[in-house]
Amino acid sequence: MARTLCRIFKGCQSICSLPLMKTRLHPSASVLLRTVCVRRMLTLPLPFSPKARDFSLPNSSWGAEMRQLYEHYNSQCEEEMKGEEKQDWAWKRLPSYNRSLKYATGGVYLSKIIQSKARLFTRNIKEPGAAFEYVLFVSKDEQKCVCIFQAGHLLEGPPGHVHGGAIATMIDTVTGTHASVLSAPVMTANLNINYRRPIPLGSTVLIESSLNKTEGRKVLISCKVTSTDGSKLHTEATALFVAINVSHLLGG
Ligand SMILES: CCCCC/C=C\C/C=C\C/C=C\C/C=C\CCCC(=O)SCCNC(=O)CCNC(=O)[C@H](O)C(C)(C)COP(=O)(O)OP(=O)(O)OC[C@H]1O[C@@H](n2cnc3c(N)ncnc32)[C@H](O)[C@@H]1OP(=O)(O)O
Repeated sequence: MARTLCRIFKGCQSICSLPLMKTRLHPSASVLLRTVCVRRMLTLPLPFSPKARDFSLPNSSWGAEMRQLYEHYNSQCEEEMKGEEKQDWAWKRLPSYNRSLKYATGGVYLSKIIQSKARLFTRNIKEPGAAFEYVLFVSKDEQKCVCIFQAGHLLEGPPGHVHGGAIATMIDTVTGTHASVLSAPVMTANLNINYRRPIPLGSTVLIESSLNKTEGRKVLISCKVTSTDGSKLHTEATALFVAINVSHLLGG
């Protein structure tokens, strides 16, 4: 089973990479190739809608603090090409979907056959603002990642405050995404958290992730959760991620 899935994954990758091929072909060969590709694609289940919801974009539940910080980082993101020159940028916003696998190369098919009902834990509550509202930005040199996080009322732990597991989830999400950007797909091997001050429900906090070092497949990251002005330290963490390949997830 795992081997078959790996073959399908590679097949999907080859289909997806075809439009990127730089080789020039004779027009008749090109038509033949397209026909073969379309036939191969038609044997696959219908693809998902290309118009996926990007959960990291502002919505009506975002408070003033969340919006202001979003504008602050977003204004430093890559700008449109102006004339021939690309404008300088300091941060890049990372889009966020409720089934990341779908948007990896070849993932549309894989996401149908592997747990098709699965959804990303932090993006599966329909009501905007009820649980995890967040957006991630990664720095130009990728040494840092920052997340603006607004904690909704469904994340209660101690009365009026955010559950420690929800905080751990967000730390894992931010540091894990950061490690993936730096390396390849990764899995969390170790997560070490110190909770210093409780986070009030409904508040907005900053989660900052910094690369400590990489060692072969290992990526070591440190992280802190603070109030938006940086004056209050809520949580500190360190994490170890190990780069994996798809066969690891398929039990190979
Ligand atoms: C592949 C396609 C995926 C496509 C995905 C597409 C897009 C993704 C994009 C965005 C994703 C969106 C959001 C991300 C959000 C959150 C991220 C969440 C991540 C998780 O929520 S993930 C779930 C919890 N996570 C697990 O479920 C892991 C269970 N576990 C394992 O799967 C294995 O355990 C593994 C893989 C960790 C390692 O296994 P392995 O066999 O590959 O490697 P090995 O054991 O040899 O370790 C290699 C070196 O790491 C050292 N090492 C290992 N573990 C250590 C530890 N605990 N402490 C200290 N050192 C450790 C060894 O000592 C050795 O070190 P050395 O090389 O120096 O000897």
